Amino acid sequence: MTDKSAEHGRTLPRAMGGGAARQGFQDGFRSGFVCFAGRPNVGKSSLINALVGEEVMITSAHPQTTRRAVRAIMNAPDHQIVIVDTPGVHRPRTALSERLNDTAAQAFAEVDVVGFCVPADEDIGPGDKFILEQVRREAPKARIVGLVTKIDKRGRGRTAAQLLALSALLGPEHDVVPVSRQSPEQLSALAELLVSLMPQGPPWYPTDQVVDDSDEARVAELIREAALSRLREELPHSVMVVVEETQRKKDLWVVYASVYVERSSQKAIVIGAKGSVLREIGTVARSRIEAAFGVRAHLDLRVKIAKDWQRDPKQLDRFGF
Ligand SMILES: Nc1nc2c(ncn2[C@@H]2O[C@H](COP(=O)(O)OP(=O)(O)OP(=O)(O)O)[C@@H](O)[C@H]2O)c(=O)[nH]1
Repeated sequence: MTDKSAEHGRTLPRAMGGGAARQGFQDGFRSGFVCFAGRPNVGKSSLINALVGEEVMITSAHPQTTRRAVRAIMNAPDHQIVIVDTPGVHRPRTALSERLNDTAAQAFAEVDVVGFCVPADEDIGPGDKFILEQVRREAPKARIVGLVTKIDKRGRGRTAAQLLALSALLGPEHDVVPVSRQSPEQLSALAELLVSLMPQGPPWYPTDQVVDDSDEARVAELIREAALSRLREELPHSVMVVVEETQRKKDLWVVYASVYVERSSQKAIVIGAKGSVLREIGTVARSRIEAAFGVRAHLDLRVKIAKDWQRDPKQLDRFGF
């Protein structure tokens, strides 16, 4: 999927032919990599979607749903910022959590800036400090910027107190900014700050690309997002979606996908009485796929069992982790 660049010591996107296309850009162009770090559910994926202006990442009210290091790309005439969404730091309880931690560590190693996120509506605690130490260890060269997220959930006084607390945690040399995905002004202030911290250099990706992921992987994530919005408690973590095949029929895109769960009791829940839950998941997923790709879509969803897949290295290999 990627080429190694000895020149930059960085994993180059395949789309750029290993960097050969990084030529012919004007002086002063800035480009680089950003990662957002923080506890589960602080709003990292939502922030990326808001910055890029497209639903490139799935989001969910369930914590720890991000499983892939997807790169979202912000393009402008004078800059390109590649934002790497990471699975976050998991307690390594299963083979899956260990692999997700490896994915996050690889992503941190190559970024120029880390946006360290804490939500406005929760006190800073040991969990945040643990993640900050990890960021400092795994991204020693990156500049750390503090972000207080979801500030629409709290009043000004509380936001100001959280900004001060975050600044005290990071140290006075670090910028600290408030953001809400609902505030275009704050999002553009954050984007401006990120651009100012990017190194000068040509873009890493074609400047019309917004995400570095295959269509099949994005579709699988949109189906998983639809399933997460309908399922509760532990079940979301057991769900894995694989797109088996897609066919174009004139203006219709037919998608055959498997929804994997770990046990037969879970299969019954995902299907629901007379297939009602699976039908709902399919309806939501179809509308999201149609909105994301601008096509008409037909979904053929099958629920299958991959027994205890989160703990099984062979199945994790098969699912591409
Ligand atoms: N009110 C408010 N809610 C937000 C905001 N950003 C995110 N949320 C909500 O917070 C929840 C978590 O958002 P995500 O973007 O999935 O968080 P994440 O940090 O990527 O979560 P992980 O999957 O654990 O990595 C979702 O229910 C979002 O709708 C915001 O700016 N304001």
